[in-house]
Amino acid sequence: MAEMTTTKRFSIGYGLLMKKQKSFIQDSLVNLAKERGIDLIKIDTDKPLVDQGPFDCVLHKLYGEEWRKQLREYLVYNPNAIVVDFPDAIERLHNRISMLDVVSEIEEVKSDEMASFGIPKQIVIYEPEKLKEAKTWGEGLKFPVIAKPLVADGSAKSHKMLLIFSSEGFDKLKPPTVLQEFVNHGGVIFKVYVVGKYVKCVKRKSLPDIAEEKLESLHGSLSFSQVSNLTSHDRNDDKYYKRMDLEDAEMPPMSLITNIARGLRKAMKLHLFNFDVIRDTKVGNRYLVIDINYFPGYAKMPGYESVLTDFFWDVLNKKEARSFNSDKELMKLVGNNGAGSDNESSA
Ligand SMILES: Nc1ncnc2c1ncn2[C@@H]1O[C@H](COP(=O)(O)OP(=O)(O)OP(=O)(O)O)[C@@H](O)[C@H]1O
Ligand SMILES: O=P(O)(O)O[C@H]1[C@H](OP(=O)(O)O)[C@@H](OP(=O)(O)O)[C@@H](O)[C@@H](O)[C@@H]1OP(=O)(O)O
Ligand SMILES: [Mg+2]
Ligand SMILES: [Mg+2]
Repeated sequence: MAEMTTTKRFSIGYGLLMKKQKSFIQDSLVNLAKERGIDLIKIDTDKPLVDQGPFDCVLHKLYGEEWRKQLREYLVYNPNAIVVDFPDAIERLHNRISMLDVVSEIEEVKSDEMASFGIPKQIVIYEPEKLKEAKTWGEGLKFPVIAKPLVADGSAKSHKMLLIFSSEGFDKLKPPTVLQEFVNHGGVIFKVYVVGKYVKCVKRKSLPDIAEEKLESLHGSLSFSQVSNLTSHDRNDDKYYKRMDLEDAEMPPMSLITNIARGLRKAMKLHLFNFDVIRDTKVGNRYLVIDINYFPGYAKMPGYESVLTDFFWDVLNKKEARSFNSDKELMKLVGNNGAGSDNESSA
């Protein structure tokens, strides 16, 4: 009798908002994954998750207590399923203070590049009225500053920023707000996409530098939103940018970028995120992390299909993140806030 070769197929259930589904779940990704034995299946969020699947892995960018409950229940009945990523771990990115706090937990690895990294000075404001009275505000924070909503939950509101040049600009603040020092960075931002152990750094246009001489004539505030995410059409109207060539901008040292990426991944216990980095023009070799996003727009990454499919394969074959669903992690998801262990193999 001829021997039958049965290769095990895997299934990944995805729970994503419509906008994300449209950009991320492209035929090219679905087909490539299928060829590698992985079926991507949409989760119907109107039905209980436990009644669907079974999935070997649940991939999601959904929030809220109801969804957490669904995941919890799913894991009780499917203890071997893998959740990418745990809601408790993602949560830290929903607050622009806890989001960047993690950067200080990364060990600085000495390299030949002599580059350093950190975050811009920032404070959180709950009562803007007090800012005006205060003789000194923000302990050494200098104008201009960027006001960012404290909450970063993916809503349009959470992306609304205010560039503030003088104290008159405080009138428009909608607390709670983070005031972050604006750092001149040559109008270029580096977006670093992380997919498990994979790291990709790309350049994007950013806000132009503000000359110190010019600052004296600038008052009040200027609002903007998702500058580095604008389409080329939006960019052409030169609302935010000077003419500048992105191609000419020097990339940061890759050793530094991969070190930050690996450090963030371990400290946050997240596998899918990107972070924005700028180079402080004044210092030259100092890099500042200004934003971290969970499950960003990967489809904009060249060859995202194979990068993501490789990642799925590693996760499903337990080559990635052995700590997934360890007892401690499971306890955490179920709501017992014990610290999780990190026994993931090193990259
Ligand atoms: N400290 C800073 N100094 C200079 N420019 C900054 C600073 N912080 C933010 N920017 C500029 O403002 C833009 C938006 O800021 P940020 O990335 O924090 O917002 P976001 O809404 O979370 O963005 P994303 O769409 O990446 O989630 C950045 O891409 C960058 O161009
Ligand atoms: O698709 P989503 O709604 O998740 O939008 C994300 C967007 O991806 P998109 O390109 O698919 O719009 C991301 O763009 P890049 O950093 O990769 O350029 C980034 O702006 C995230 O902050 C957004 O996540 P949010 O913070 O709003 O949840
Ligand atoms: Mg950003
Ligand atoms: Mg962001």
